[in-house]
Amino acid sequence: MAVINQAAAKLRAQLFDSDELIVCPGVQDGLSARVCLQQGFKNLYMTGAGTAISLLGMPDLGLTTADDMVRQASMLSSLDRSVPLIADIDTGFGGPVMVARTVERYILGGVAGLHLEDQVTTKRCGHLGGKEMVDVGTFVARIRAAREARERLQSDIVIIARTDALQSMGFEEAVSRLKAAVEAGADAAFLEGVKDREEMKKFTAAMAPTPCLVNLVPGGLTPLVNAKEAKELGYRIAIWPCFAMTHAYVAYQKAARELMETGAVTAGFTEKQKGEGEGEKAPGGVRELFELCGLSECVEFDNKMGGQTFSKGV
Ligand SMILES: C[C@](O)(C(=O)O)[C@H](CC(=O)O)C(=O)O
Repeated sequence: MAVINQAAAKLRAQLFDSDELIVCPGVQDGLSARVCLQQGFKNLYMTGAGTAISLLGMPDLGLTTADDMVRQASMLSSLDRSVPLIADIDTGFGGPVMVARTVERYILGGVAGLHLEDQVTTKRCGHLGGKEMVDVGTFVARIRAAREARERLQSDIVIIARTDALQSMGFEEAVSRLKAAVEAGADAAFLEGVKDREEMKKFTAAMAPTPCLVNLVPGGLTPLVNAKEAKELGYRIAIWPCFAMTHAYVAYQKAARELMETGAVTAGFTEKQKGEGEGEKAPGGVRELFELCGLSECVEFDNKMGGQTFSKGV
């Protein structure tokens, strides 16, 4: 089996040959992914919202292009090919031809799973107001195009259908859209913006036996249940988009404010080994970040290949 397909097969097996909850921390760039891999997560989730923020410095308003998303998803998939990545593919970026093309590019980039939604292409974060939907036929055509791309490349990529219809069209219509998507080839279902535990339970029961995904957005519409509770509510996949990015934002602010106000950066680095608070690790210097990102492995690889790049040390 081609290496790019292994992660997809692994994700598919987790989904259909076990009943474990697939826990996916949201990552949006190399650093966030490296940290989650370091912590031992077995799966990752590429957040489109986080990608818009970190790559473009823009809100989640459908501004990332297919190229932006393909590049980021492929990079994230490449960091550890044994760890499946589920990636946001938004609306698929156009009609069926474009959706199929983008899905193929995700597959070739090594992405293991994706979620494809029914918002209009000028979409927005599912937890914002005023969302507009395409009609169900257009949504089903998107899913069918994704399935066709999967078949063309004989891939195991997991297709997760997402509907944003709950807020404007109600529960029944949202579930019926997801059922139509499953009929058209989706493997799993994602009801965006579900608002309480009762609705969560009702949703997973209504979709059974199709596996369901829950989206746990900080400050969003959905209660932030923990992994154990998500499983008890009947979910099989849980994603936490932007979960650490909100903390990173505060940390950036703090350091930037210090530099702005004092003209210096004093927050403990490793040479000082001073934590910021109880049980908190002092931030390491840039070398620690390079190590996180594979500095030693790069040096070792160069040596092993007979390269001279690091013969004077690094
Ligand atoms: C899941 C989502 O599509 C994402 O991009 O991560 C977003 C999350 C967010 O905006 O924080 C969404 O729910 O629309």
